Parts: sequence; C-alpha cells; structure tokens
Amino acid sequence: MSYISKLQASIRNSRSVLCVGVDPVPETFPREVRAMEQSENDMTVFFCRRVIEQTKTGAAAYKFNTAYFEALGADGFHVLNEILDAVPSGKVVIADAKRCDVPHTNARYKAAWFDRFGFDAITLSPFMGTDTLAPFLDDAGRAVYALALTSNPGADELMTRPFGTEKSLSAYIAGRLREVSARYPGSLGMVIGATQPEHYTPVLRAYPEAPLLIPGVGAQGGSVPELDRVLSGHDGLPLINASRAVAATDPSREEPWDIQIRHNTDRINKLIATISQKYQTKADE
Ligand SMILES: O=C(O)c1cc(=O)[nH]c(=O)n1[C@@H]1O[C@H](COP(=O)(O)O)[C@@H](O)[C@H]1O
Repeated sequence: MSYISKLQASIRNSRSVLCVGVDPVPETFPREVRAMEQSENDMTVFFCRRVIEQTKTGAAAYKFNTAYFEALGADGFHVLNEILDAVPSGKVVIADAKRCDVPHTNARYKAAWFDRFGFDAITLSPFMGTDTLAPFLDDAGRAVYALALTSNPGADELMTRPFGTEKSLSAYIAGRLREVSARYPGSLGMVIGATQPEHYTPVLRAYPEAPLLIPGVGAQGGSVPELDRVLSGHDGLPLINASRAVAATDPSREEPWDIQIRHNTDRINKLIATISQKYQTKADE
C-alpha cells in the first residue's frame, strides 16, 4: 500500500487530520503515574500507551520525536518499541528524527527508522542538499517530511529570508522538493509550522500537492483559523500535530488524567474540524 493511500484511509477512518505527538517527559507525568514507583522507562511506556489508548479514535497519525527516547538513555529504543506496539494498525506513524547527513550515512538512518522500527515516515532536514533525501525515497510505502518552514522564532534567521529570486528560502526549498519528488516513488512532503501562516503562501504555491506535517498548534500558539485560511487552496493532505496540548493534565480538574487526555484530543479535533472535513473529502476522492 502506498503511503498516500494509508494516509487517506487513516484520515477517513478517524475523520481527522490530527497527528498526536508522543513526546514523553517523565517529570511532567500526572502524579498518579509518578506515584506508581516504577522506573522512569516503565512509567514512560505506561503513560504513552495510555495516551494512545485515549486518542486512537480521533487521531490519524502518531509522531514520535526521537529526542524524548534518546533522553532515556540506552533503553530508550526499547521503550519506543514497546509503545509502537500499542499503535493500532492503519494509523500513520512518523519518526520525528530530523536527520541530516551525507547520503551513505542517511542510508543507515533509513535502515534504522524504516526497516528496523517500521515507521511510515520520517522528518529530515534538507540543509545538506536534496541528494541526502534520496535514500529514504525509494519506496512508495514510505514518506519524508522535509523541514521547509519551521515553527520556532529562529526560522526568521534563515528560512523566511529572501533567497535568490524567491520570496524566501522556504519557498525555494519547497520548489526543490517538488522537483525531487517527481523523480522518486516515495512520498516527499514538507514540515511547515503553524506559527508561520504569514509566510505560507509562496511555500505552498511552490509545491501545492505536498503532503504537509504542521506542528505548532496548542502550546506554541499557532492559530487554527489562520491555518484554515492559508490552506484553502492546498491540494496535498495535511497532518496537524499537537504534542503537549494532548498530553497536558491538570491535577486540579476532577476528571481522571487519562480522561483529560481524551477531552484534550476532542477539543483539538473540534478546533481543527473544518480543516479535517475538507481533507476528508479530498481523501475520499
Ligand atoms: O518536525 C517537527 O515535528 C517540528 C518542526 C517544527 O518546526 N516545530 C516543531 O515543534 N516540531 C516538533 O513538533 C512537536 C511540537 O510539540 P508541541 O509544541 O508540544 O505540540 C515537537 O516534537 C517538535 O519537535
């Protein structure tokens, strides 16, 4: 099955373009979880599996930022594997690894994240040139999301600046990604931050059919109505990621922490409902 078919099916089944970010920080786990007196690794497996359980109806995808598993040390990859086992089949799983290296080294990252861990997609930095993306693009069943317009304030240092005749370096990257995507069976999409809608237009115009991974709603303050407006003419299927906004729990609330996670997810899904509906229709086409 191609990556795009899997993405379409998952958006259709969940009726949502929500991607739940799994970025566990043991110090922020609910006190009930921390009180279990388990090891940090066991707590992480328990917490993340519960997050997946509570979000699986309303999420099309899960994005695992590998930093949070590397931070657990030598057993971090075992922890990641145990959590991946809990993701229902049919959901898109993305390794947010943001790798960037020469092609023969990137081939080993591909062996790790696609072949060993079985992720459907990976985030990569395109800053060493588009030749570095090639090792990830030989399989129609997998996808790359290349950083094109990131959500952090420092994106203004490089990405949103004019580049050659292009409005921004981001727009140039988008154009290059479009050219490269035509040469490979794998799917090549873009990461664009929800905090940057004023910079979207030239980027999306340069690659209108790009699958999009959009982080930055929730904790980083990206505006969903703005996102809805700027996405209006975009053809590629988006995934809108929320990590902390899903996992955040408040001990002063009456509901149990895991129900809070379900309600957080419902709230975000309501917020992005217009975008989800539009792309669900596209996924049906
Ligand atoms: O590639 C990403 O996913 C990414 C790119 C970007 O420009 N900004 C960004 O926040 N991210 C990731 O998206 C997630 C955002 O987390 P929250 O701000 O908690 O929703 C983190 O895993 C970030 O590493």
